[in-house]
Amino acid sequence: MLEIRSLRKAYGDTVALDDLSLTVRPGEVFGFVGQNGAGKTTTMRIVLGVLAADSGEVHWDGRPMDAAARLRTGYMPEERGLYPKMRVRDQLVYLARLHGSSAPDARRSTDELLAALGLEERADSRIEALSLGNQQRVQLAAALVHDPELLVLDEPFSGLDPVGVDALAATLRTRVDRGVPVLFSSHQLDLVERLCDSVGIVKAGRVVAEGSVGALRQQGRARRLRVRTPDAAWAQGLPGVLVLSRDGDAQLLELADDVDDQTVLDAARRSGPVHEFAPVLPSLTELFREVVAA
Ligand SMILES: Nc1ncnc2c1ncn2[C@@H]1O[C@H](COP(=O)(O)OP(=O)(O)OP(=O)(O)O)[C@@H](O)[C@H]1O
Repeated sequence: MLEIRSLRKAYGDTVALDDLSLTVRPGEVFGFVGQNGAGKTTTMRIVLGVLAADSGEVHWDGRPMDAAARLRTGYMPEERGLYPKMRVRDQLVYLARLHGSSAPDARRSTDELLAALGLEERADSRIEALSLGNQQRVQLAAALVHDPELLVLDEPFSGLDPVGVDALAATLRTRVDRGVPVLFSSHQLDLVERLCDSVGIVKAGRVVAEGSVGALRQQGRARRLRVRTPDAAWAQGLPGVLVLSRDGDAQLLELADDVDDQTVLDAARRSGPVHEFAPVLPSLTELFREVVAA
């Protein structure tokens, strides 16, 4: 289990982290989201010891994270870091060895990852000759090649096409199923919603919302209703009710804060039969906007 407790970090007058805490459990994929400059990269760098916190602690398996634990962590840094002139397979074997893998393990793991990430044909290419998306795949392979116990990935999906996203997600899933916790940052909230067990929304260096995507959506303001009635005219001009869209006999309505949904139901029923009347939970993107704007 990765526990990040009360991290604080300032760069001169800029407070990057302001009492940031979060926990990633075994076999959990934790999506770390927040606006540009919210503090995600700073947190990850502190976890990996690239940067020192002003105060606070990072614990792995109940003990302060040390150099040995960091060697068993897979890290994909924001600034990426491959040797452009080196060939893909040589690079991965080298990095695995650097993290303590035996030569046979390094070669086996490299070949497995090249196959899983669709890179077999590029195994003997120099990194600099690869497309950005393929460099990104190699970067992920580099984070995984020493069979780490923990994964910390800074925007691993940026720049990947949908096939690349699926390959990466499936490869991560094999590690998660073995109990590896994954902390990753992303601005692609649809992906975060699809892939993560838990999400932490960070704002100005603090986690302001945390939980499973389902639980967070339940907590959000469900002020939208999907209503199906044969006659749609009843919703027009209803005080505090905005018709967002209409599709056949279905309407998507948004209610002002002070409008009781039962009043809306009464109005719908007065128009005739009501075939559907359901709250629509906010998406993670809507929730993000709500939380970040608050
Ligand atoms: N080396 C640095 N020197 C000065 N300020 C920095 C430095 N690195 C980060 N900051 C500041 O710290 C804050 C947090 O930055 P950080 O890179 O952690 O955010 P982020 O959430 O990863 O953003 P993004 O989504 O844009 O990658 C920002 O205000 C940023 O400008």
